[in-house]
Amino acid sequence: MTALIPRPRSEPAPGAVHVPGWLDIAAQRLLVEACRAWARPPAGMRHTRLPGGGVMSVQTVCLGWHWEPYRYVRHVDGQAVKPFPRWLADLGRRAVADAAVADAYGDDGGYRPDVALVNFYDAAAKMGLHQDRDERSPAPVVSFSLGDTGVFRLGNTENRGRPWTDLELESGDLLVFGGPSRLAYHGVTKILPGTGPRGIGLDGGRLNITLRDSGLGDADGPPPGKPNVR
Ligand SMILES: O=C(O)CCC(=O)C(=O)O
Ligand SMILES: [Fe+2]
Repeated sequence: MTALIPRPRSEPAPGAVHVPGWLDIAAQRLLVEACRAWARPPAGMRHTRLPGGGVMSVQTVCLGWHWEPYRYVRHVDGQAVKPFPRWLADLGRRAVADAAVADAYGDDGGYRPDVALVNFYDAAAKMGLHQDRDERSPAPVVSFSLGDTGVFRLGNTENRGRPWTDLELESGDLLVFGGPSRLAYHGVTKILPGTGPRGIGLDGGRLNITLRDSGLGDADGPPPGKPNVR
């Protein structure tokens, strides 16, 4: 929704920067269109099955590397993962530069994301608190939100308990978490249905795109990581 009162940029924790409305409506529309194409089979959008038997309520499609809990692999259901486009890496680099988290973690100009997780949340979907820790690089995670507002819980790096900060991530918002917040627990506690803007091509629900640097280079895939329950 268009804010009557502009929401200020904030740093909810050291190394975590929230820039409201970073993507304009035209950029949001292009991203929604791209997500729609990525969602199609083969290697399209699906509910991720967890090793414990659970199924995530969000639906996910990955680019570059497929996140198969809890490791990155090149194939999903026997199909090659869709490529991670160069323009998305460029957008990620601009995001990191604009968020100016550079001082918190190092050299922003060198941000080279090679993985994206694209999540779709319907009105009932959530994501439990977890760390993004299957990457081998300490580079920041860049997150773009589209459609309905999601309540994003940014916790601490120690455990799933307090302290945490709840942020409303609206359509077009950028969140970068790097440096001391790179391994912060985080999740999405609820979606606020009907809050997304018109004109971006998404009738309901929320899309979130996170960019990461796997740190894997051209490797074929690492051994399974330690379970990290979502
Ligand atoms: O939807 C979000 O804002 C967060 C997504 C997330 O944490 C993830 O994909 O690991
Ligand atoms: Fe995450």
